[in-house]
Amino acid sequence: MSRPAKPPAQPAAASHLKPGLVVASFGRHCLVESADGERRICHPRGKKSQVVVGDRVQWSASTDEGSVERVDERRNLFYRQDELRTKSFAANLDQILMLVAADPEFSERQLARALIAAEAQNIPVIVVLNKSDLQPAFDRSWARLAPYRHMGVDVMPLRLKAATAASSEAGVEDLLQKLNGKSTLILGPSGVGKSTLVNRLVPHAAALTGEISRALNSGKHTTTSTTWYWTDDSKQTALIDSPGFQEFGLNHIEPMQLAQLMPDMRAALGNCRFYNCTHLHEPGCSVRDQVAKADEPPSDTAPAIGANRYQIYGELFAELSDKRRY
Ligand SMILES: Nc1nc2c(ncn2[C@@H]2O[C@H](COP(=O)(O)OP(=O)(O)OP(=O)(O)O)[C@@H](O)[C@H]2O)c(=O)[nH]1
Ligand SMILES: [Zn+2]
Repeated sequence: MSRPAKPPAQPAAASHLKPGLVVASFGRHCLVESADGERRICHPRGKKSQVVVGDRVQWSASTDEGSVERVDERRNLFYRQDELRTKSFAANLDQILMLVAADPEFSERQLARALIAAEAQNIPVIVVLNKSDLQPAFDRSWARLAPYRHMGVDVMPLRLKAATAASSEAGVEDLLQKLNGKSTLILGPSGVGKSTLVNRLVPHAAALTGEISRALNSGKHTTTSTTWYWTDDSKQTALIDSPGFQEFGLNHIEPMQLAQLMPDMRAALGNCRFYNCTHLHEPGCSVRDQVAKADEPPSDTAPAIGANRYQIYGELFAELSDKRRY
């Protein structure tokens, strides 16, 4: 997979097009896997056709490299958007695995943002809380996730490493069942065990990453690219590992759309006095009636909308409204 100078692009006849899957991308080039498993570096043709991992593409060969001629229609595209740019994670996902841990303590704001972006694309999310060996941090984090269990999010405990020699991994089998036959994007802040998980489920992941780095010839930078891994030889189950991120921008979401994208808020919609209720200050608001008092701790039997969740809604609403003023 060496990279000789790129030959001038030749438009290819449709008969030369071959289907492929984008399994890694970096900058303007990507790695495309064909049905027979062969992988080759491809360059997108034209400026507009930005490809992302998970894209099904039609490509044509040119010497030992190729060019992506067409991107098939996407089932979904998971992305975030801040003031400056839109950053795509991956396309055509069956689900997202949001990995958090007992330690470092997770940010509920980041979690809520990722869930909203996923909801906007209709992609189910599994929240996995790792490091169940760390007590009392684990129980505390598990309790903080109560509002999410309550609103129907799948929340699973996990232990990838044992703190003591006496305990062993736990929850891996249950997780494997959820992943089986699906394409799952793994998201998570730094330090939660993302690489431990990928290496546990894809034993040859490290070698593959090295191979991809060499192929894309971008040295150290390729560690920040997104990679598609098959966990099985029959290529039915895939994990997509993505680089960490600082902020999850939701600038692509309209503020008036927010409540619809938060299942606990959504369940309370429909009975507000004003049809264009923002649920922030209006009288006769059916959402505000359902908001827990700030001093109530989250629990599995708490009122429909937790105080933290409502606060996150209010902050996001203000943030997204602000963006639209200029
Ligand atoms: N106690 C405990 N530690 C764990 C568990 N799983 C992973 N770790 C440890 O957590 C630390 C972070 O794990 P990584 O897999 O490197 O985390 P990461 O999410 O890839 O983090 P970055 O490399 O910063 O992106 C490592 O020291 C792991 O050994 C667990 O279940 N329990
Ligand atoms: Zn309302």
